[in-house]
Amino acid sequence: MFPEANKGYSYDDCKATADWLLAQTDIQPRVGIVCGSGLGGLAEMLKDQVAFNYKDIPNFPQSTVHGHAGRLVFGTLKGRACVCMQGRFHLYEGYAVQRITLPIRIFKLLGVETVILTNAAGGLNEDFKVGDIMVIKDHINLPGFAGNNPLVGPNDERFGVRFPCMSDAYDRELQQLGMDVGQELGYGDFLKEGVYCALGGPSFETIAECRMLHKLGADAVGMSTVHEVVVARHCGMRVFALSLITNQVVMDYDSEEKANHEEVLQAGKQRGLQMEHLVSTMVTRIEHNNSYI
Ligand SMILES: O=P(O)(O)O[C@@H]1C[C@H](O)[C@@H](CO)O1
Ligand code: HPA
Repeated sequence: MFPEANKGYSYDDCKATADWLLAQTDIQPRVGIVCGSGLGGLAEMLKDQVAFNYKDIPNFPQSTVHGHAGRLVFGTLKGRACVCMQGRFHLYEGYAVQRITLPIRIFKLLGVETVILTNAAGGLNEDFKVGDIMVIKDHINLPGFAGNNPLVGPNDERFGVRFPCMSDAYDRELQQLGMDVGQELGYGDFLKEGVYCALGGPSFETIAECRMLHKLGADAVGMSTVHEVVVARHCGMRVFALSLITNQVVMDYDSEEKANHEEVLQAGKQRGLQMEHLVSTMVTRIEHNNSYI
């Protein structure tokens, strides 16, 4: 009935990978981090690192995009046990959506309770500038509208229910914590909140598409994150996510601007340290048992 869905990514496959990883490290992560394009520097902040190249991990896909190193790094961030994906997978790399999100289920089986995701995104909100950091409060899953949802296929109740709720996808307390920490760090001038819309990519959006997404209520557009969030919420992990606004999308036919991946990576270099500082400070404030300090 669902010929491809879940093929090779069953509960037992995920468990085998998680057990393989746990057998090689003493670190039992409670926080899992996924780094967006050009934002993988965060993984370098981890102390007592045990790192695996994706090519060496059973069942793992390979990173194919510049700016995604392709390493899974275990370590501690200011004393807190974490696991960090230095590079994620995208639909446009040709992977099935279930495969893109496999690491999120592995996070769950490693014992992760909170997932923090970052991404690079184009700004649709006219009040946003390049270099703004947006705390994601909600998303629009456009590939999901067309049936490309990672939960398509047989549902394994060991992960979660058949019809998970998504109206609370982004943990409200973590959003508030993110805004508070950002203010404390002096980021108030470039800290925003908003709705992220994911498309399949890899082509950047046309002017008409950007205008449409803006009218639909999206503040930023990208090519990732929402699939990971759906899977993380399905299996009961809390989610916090940040977009770095790396470019302002083109909404005007007179504009000479052209979106490109180099400017995305360049913006990551310019704001990367502050993103890392925000995430690492958040990690120190998140307690293990679904509470905060
Ligand atoms: O992994 P993220 O969502 O940060 O990557 C964004 C979207 C595309 O992969 C790429 C476009 O420059 O950056
Ligand atoms: O403008 C964009 N569109 C889609 N994805 C992106 N990732 C960075 N910038 C963009």
